[in-house]
Amino acid sequence: MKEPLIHTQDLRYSYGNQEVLKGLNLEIPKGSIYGFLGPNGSGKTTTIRLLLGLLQPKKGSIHLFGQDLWQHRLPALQKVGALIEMPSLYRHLSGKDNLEVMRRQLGLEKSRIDHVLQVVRLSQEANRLVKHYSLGMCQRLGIALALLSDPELLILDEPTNGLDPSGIREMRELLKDLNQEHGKTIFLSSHLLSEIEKTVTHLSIIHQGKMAFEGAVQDLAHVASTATGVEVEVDNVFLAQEILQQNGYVTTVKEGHWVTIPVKDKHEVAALNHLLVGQGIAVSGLSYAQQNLEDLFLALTEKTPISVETTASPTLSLV
Ligand SMILES: Nc1ncnc2c1ncn2[C@@H]1O[C@H](COP(=O)(O)OP(=O)(O)OP(=O)(O)O)[C@@H](O)[C@H]1O
Repeated sequence: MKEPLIHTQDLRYSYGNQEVLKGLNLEIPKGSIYGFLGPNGSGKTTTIRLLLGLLQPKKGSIHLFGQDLWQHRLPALQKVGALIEMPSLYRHLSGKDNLEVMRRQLGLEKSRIDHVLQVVRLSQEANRLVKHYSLGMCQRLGIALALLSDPELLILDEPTNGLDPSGIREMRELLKDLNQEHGKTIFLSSHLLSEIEKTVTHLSIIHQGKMAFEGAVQDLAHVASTATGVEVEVDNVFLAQEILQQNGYVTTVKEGHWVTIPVKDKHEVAALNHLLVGQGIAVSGLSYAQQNLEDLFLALTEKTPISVETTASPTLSLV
């Protein structure tokens, strides 16, 4: 794997006696849209503040672009654009003037303003006062401000928070565009899987300061399916159940000729198929039972016991 753009090892942070992060290991691949998910209060904003050098870790390390953040803070952070929750905007100024203030502070070329307005699709609204902007437009202006210096990496804290469904859709399209057309690696946090599952390529789930899952989106989908087991269509349900139960499997008859069996991994699927066929049962259908990703997310973050084991990658630990 290429050097990740963000790499943390055993990252820990406490506010007083309250330990909020308990050893986070994050790897954000270059070119990804990486979703950092967790319920309210799980430590997402604290992690983002640490990644931006706004807080200093009590223990562990943070590498940005392959370099230790605290030893190379300035050069590392020059390649990062960030938006933490609500952007700080001058509401009595237009969107364009807000960008102009920042452009002068950073000493950038004037042409950057029209460019970023176009990227976030605010060119038409550039001269309107920000106090007349919708929440979605304010968020997009916040991203435009983060993009002014043309950073390689964008770190966004809950960019869809409070947006209505059309605002969420616009944000989703903007993030994909920034990633695919403009080459930005994006790290974004959210407490709602449903808001970002269609956008991200990778994700991790943080729960009580620890990582509950890290991997590609399809890995979570795979975990979601193996979490509930396989459904097998057989010619003789009663005999199939008897054979499976005698061999230690827990079975449920779903409907018609389908039996559901919890499984650990794909090897177990092959083994139970072999077992049934070997005992003369005709297996005419076999598929993973679908669990919705949102249910799995809740199971991972609400301590609902589901027993899943995966192979080496992705990382999944159920608490
Ligand atoms: N400045 C602070 N002083 C003391 N405790 C804090 C401070 N900031 C956050 N916390 C506590 O640390 C924990 C994690 O907070 P954090 O804001 O990082 O979580 P979060 O996942 O971003 O939550 P949310 O989705 O609600 O923004 C919470 O229990 C919170 O109350």
